[in-house]
Order: sequence, then C-alpha cells, then structure tokens
Amino acid sequence: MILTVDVGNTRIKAAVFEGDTVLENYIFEKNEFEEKIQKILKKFQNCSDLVVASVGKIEKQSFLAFEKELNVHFLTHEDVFPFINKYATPKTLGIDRMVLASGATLQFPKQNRLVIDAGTCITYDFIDENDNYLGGAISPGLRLRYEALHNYTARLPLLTFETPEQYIGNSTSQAIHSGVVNGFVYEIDGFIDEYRANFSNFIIILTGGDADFLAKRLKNTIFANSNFLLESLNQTFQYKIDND
Ligand SMILES: Nc1ncnc2c1ncn2[C@@H]1O[C@H](COP(=O)(O)OP(=O)(O)O)[C@@H](O)[C@H]1O
Ligand SMILES: CC(C)(COP(=O)(O)O)[C@@H](O)C(=O)NCCC(=O)O
Ligand SMILES: [K+]
Repeated sequence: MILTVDVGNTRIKAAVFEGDTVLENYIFEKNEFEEKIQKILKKFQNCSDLVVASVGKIEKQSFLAFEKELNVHFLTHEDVFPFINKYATPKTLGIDRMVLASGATLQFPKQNRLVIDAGTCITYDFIDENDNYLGGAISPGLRLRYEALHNYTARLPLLTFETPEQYIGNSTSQAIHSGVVNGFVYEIDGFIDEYRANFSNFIIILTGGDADFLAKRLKNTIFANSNFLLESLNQTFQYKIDND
C-alpha cells in the first residue's frame, strides 16, 4: 500500500493506492497536513511508502518526520523519469509537471501527449511520441485571475467563480466573470487548437482543481481526470522502483 501526496500551491491532495487501485482520496489545507497524514496512516497501517511531489510550501523536512512509520520518498528532478527532458532549465521544472509528464508517458505510449493541469496555475506540458518532454506553458489559474484583478486594482471587487451570463458583461461583476471565466476557457481552447494544428495522433489529459468545470465548457471535447496527478505519482514511484 502506498500513500501519495501532491502539495500544490492551493491545497494538498492525497490518495492511498493498492497496486493501481485507489482506496481513498483526500483534499486538505496546509495547516492540517500533519494531523491528516497521521490519520490516514492510522487507518491504513499497511502503507509501506509515502511518495511526495511538492511545489508548495511544505518542505522535505516535514515529511521526513514520518520516516519512523514508513519509507518516505520526496521526488526531485534527480529521480528517474520515463521521458527525455528537453526543458532548457530542467532543475527549475516543477516536480508536479514532471510527474504529470511521467504519467502521460507511461499511460499513453507512442503518441503525442498534452497535459493541462488547471490548478493554482494552468500548466501545459507536452511530451512527443518519441518521449521527449518539450515544455509547455504556465499561466494564472481561475482563482488566481479573480484575486489578481482585485489585488492589483483599486476598484475591482473580489468575486468568487460564477458562470458568466454572456460574453458581453453588462455590469462590473458580469464583466469580471466574463473576462475571467471566458478568458480561461478561450485560452485553453486556443492552445488546444494550436497543438492540434501542429501535431496529429495526440491525446489531451485535463486535470487539476478546475478540470471538471472546464471540461464542460471547452469547445474541444476532452475528458477530465482530476486524479491524474496522484495516479501518475503512484506510477512514477513504481517506475522508480523498477529502474533505479
Ligand atoms: N475548495 C476549494 N478551495 C480552493 N480552490 C478550489 C476549491 N474547489 C475548487 N477549487 C479550484 O481549484 C483551483 C486550484 O486547484 P488545485 O488543483 O487544488 O491547485 P494546486 O494543485 O495548485 O494546489 C482553483 O483555481 C479553484 O478555482
Ligand atoms: C508552475 C507551478 C507554480 C504550478 O503549480 P500548481 O499550479 O500546480 O500549484 C509549479 O509547477 C512550479 O513551481 N514550477 C516551477 C517552474 C517551471 O515548471 O518551469
Ligand atoms: K497546475
């Protein structure tokens, strides 16, 4: 049994796996992380390994505290991955993006793959059919866009996500919802169109906290799997055991 933990910039996601099967999923905040992990380990006492991918503010040290109970693996760019990393700055590539690329490579062999993770940021990661990781894009996520408009202006309120009534927003709040939500959707559809124009035979994987919301609104039909990062973390760990 393996406990996988994904520390993002907004929330922590965790899942317990038995082989490829998810036994339970969790989402929690940074301040409750130690208590939640303890609880999970108490419930699943057969967990042998804790596998972590962190781009958030919880450092390796905090996880090493669990070493009394099980083996702790804090993934870094120095681990083994199933793709060839062509990023010009591989040491600064987010470990979450490396894990997503790894999952896409292992689950969808011999094809071009685009992974879109709509979390705090939207990240785009492209791995070609020869397993070269080429990079992608980073842009502000849905909630970040609402917060940025409020935090960096004098007059814009902080709104929570709402589906815009139309693309011509006829009030301050409707204009913000249209700009944020439609802008978000147009951006992603625009990127997908660009990739489609340049590559054939490719699969798109959509994940992250806003994946389900997005999947319904995109012009392009793609399926969302909000658990893709944790599944990929489990697979990356199996790959590491087999290839280290
Ligand atoms: N309860 C929630 N708290 C925070 N964000 C949420 C929540 N439910 C959905 N979201 C959406 O999830 C996005 C963050 O996704 P998530 O995958 O948790 O981010 P990260 O992996 O960067 O921590 C936000 O843009 C927000 O719109
Ligand atoms: C781009 C990110 C902030 C995304 O984080 P997230 O939205 O998943 O919380 C993270 O992958 C990161 O810190 N990347 C480092 C820069 C890079 O990937 O090039
Ligand atoms: K992301």
